[in-house]
Amino acid sequence: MARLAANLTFLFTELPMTERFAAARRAGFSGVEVLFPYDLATRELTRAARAEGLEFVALNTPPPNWAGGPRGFAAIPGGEDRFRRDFDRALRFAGELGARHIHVMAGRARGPEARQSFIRNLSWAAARAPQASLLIEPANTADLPGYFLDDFDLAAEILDEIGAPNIGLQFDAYHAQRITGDALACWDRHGARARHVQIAGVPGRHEPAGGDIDYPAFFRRLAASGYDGFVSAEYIPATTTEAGLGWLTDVG
Ligand SMILES: O=C(O)[C@@H](O)C(=O)CO
Ligand SMILES: [Mg+2]
Repeated sequence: MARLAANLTFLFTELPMTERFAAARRAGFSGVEVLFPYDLATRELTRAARAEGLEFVALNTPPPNWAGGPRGFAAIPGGEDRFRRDFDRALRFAGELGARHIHVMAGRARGPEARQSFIRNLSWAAARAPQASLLIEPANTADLPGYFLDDFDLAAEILDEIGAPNIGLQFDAYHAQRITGDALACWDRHGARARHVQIAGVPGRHEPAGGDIDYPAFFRRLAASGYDGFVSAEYIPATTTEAGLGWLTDVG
């Protein structure tokens, strides 16, 4: 059974951030992630995670105003200085939080120059932080318009071209389904590169149950392929977080 993490940017938002940790623990999660913790006090977050025995699994490199805006700079030609400053900030936060992964966000860009910038920036980051685990995540452009990394085959090509041992795939089954139409087949093709998995229902990005993705089958597929990382619940609760937690029983 995969270890489950709660994305606290999406779940338990009925509560203040530091109280979401205890709620996640009560619900049965053993890890947490926060997309952009840059306007929060790492000491309080670390204390809350430790108090509940939760692993801090992942955070993202910052968007322009630390807590929101277009997603990332890694693929923006000419954005190298900003990318490097932001990456160092993410590295510092990840260190303070004890985060297992840093998701390096590509940003909105297109074309061969963007591809080269992404590869150059990721290569720099991989060498800058050889002990860190870095992730890239293909995302569907209906949710993230213009996002550079919108294709799993492109992500695989880029990972191969960089060839760094400390960069892998953040496999978000919701995006996989929206991009390819078949999240399970996409896992069969690309799951070997995954270091972190996220889940949500399609359509709607609500609870991972009863939609276009057969999640019990997806979890069986993860187990059969030997995936031993976290699976993070990154969905928008249809009503309240607590009311929607029944899916935990279906995949357990
Ligand atoms: O899938 C998503 O939206 C997130 O995992 C993310 O990192 C984009 O901010
Ligand atoms: Mg995701």
